[in-house]
Parts: sequence; structure tokens; C-alpha cells
Amino acid sequence: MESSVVDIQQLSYRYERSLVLDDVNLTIRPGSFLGLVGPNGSGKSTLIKCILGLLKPKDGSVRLFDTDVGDFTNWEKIGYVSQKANRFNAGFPATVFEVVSMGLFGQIGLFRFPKKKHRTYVYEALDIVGMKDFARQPIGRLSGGQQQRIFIARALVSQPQLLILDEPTVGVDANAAQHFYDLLARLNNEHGLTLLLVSHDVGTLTRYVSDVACLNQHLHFHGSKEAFAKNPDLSALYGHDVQHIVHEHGEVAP
Ligand SMILES: Nc1ncnc2c1ncn2[C@@H]1O[C@H](COP(=O)(O)OP(=O)(O)OP(=O)(O)O)[C@@H](O)[C@H]1O
Repeated sequence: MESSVVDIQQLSYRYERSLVLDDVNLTIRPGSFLGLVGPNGSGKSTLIKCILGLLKPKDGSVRLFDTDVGDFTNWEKIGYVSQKANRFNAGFPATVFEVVSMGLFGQIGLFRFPKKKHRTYVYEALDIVGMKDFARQPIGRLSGGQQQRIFIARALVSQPQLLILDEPTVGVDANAAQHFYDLLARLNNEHGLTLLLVSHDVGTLTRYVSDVACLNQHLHFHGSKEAFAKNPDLSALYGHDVQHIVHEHGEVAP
């Protein structure tokens, strides 16, 4: 097994003249659930884009599964659900099955029909997110929370080892968000999926993650959620209810 899923060393990134990431070092262990938090404009999405190879930093290195991101080709190992995973409107002409199949285009090829094994993958992914019975439904008729599960299924269908989610609960009600976090915890605990979750919702996030990284141009903190909750400065900066919630769940010694 790889020593790390993502290994970032001394990464700096600037858009024209503004430095957005400054000397960031971050390692994601296999099987961990990392919550990435930080204020608006702190560079979280930029960091994700560097991990996904969409931005090419001049300084520092990004390694994925022990391979430099510039040489990395096994992109099916990484699933990504973006903040802007737009909801489909009611008339969108595709079924849930078809939307999830899109996650297999790398294997099937565009405009080719899925084979039996691909159909099995799609149903397995839908089963994991609890949406198997919706396969033949038009995607646009599903609620926001249900559609969000379908985006997860689409990311899972190529059987990735790392799932990256950028603010996935934006626009989803509190109850659906709760179910969504429960699903992520299950994917991490039962399926051994490594997760990187970007969220503003620090209180909820720290209930589920194993590790926390706090970004604001620099990486201000990177460690276990217990260590995060014990750090009063960071708790105040990133969410006053963090300590309360972590204590409430009995995960930190008093
Ligand atoms: N393409 C771009 N060109 C120039 N500046 C950019 C570009 N994309 C982002 N920025 C700037 O870089 C900074 C970091 O943006 P980024 O989107 O990474 O932050 P973020 O932490 O994800 O923010 P949010 O929580 O609001 O989504 C911001 O000041 C933003 O305005």
C-alpha cells in the first residue's frame, strides 16, 4: 500500500501577483478522513485544483499515490464532487442511471453503450448511497439532497480510493446534510475510502473527520481533530462550537 494518498511539500501558488498558497505541506494518509477548513478566499479550492492537476504550481510538489501529479495517469483512483455540482432542473432529459454512468466514460468511451459489468458498477454505486430504487427516475425530479447522493454515486462508480468533496452540502437542508455526512462516515469506515472534505461547517465536520487541516494562505494547523479541539486559538478562528461538539461526543478526554 502507498505510504500516502496525497503528499504536498512546500507548495506555493499565485494568481498573477497575489500569493494564495504559501509553503503548504500536507499529507493525507490512506484510510483517513480529512476535513479542510478555512475562511472565504483562503485558498481551499485552489489547493484542491493543485491536487487534481488542474493548476500547475511553480513552487513545491504534489504527489498522488507516490507519483508526481505531472506523471499521474490513474485518475480513476480519485473521485471528485465539486461545489458547483449543479442541480439538474425538473426537465433534464437523463435518468439517474445515465447520470451515474457518466462516471464511467473513461472506461466505456463516449457514445458507447455500457456493458453488463458497467451496469453492475452503476447499481453497486447506487446501492452504496441508498438510491438503487431510483435508477430509472429522471434526475431532475429528485430533491437536492437526493441529487447530491447521485453525484457521490457518479464519483464512486469508477471505484476510486480517494474521494474529494468541495462544499458538498451547500444548498442542502440540515436533515439531508446530516444523512450525507453519515454516508461519508460509512464510506470511510466500512469501505476504507480515503476522504478529503472541504467545508465551512466546522462544527458538523469535526464530528465525522479523523483529521483537520486549517488553511488561510498558510496551513495553520494539520493534525487530529482532538488536537484541533484542544487548540483554543484555532477553535475560535474556525468555529466556536468545535470544542463543545467534540466533547459532547466523548471523543476527547476532559
Ligand atoms: N482564477 C483566478 N484568478 C485570480 N484570482 C483567483 C482565481 N481563483 C481564485 N482567485 C483568488 O484566490 C483566492 C483564493 O480563492 P479560492 O477559491 O481558492 O478560496 P476558497 O478558500 O476556496 O474560497 P471559498 O471558501 O470562498 O470558496 C481568492 O482571493 C480568490 O479571489
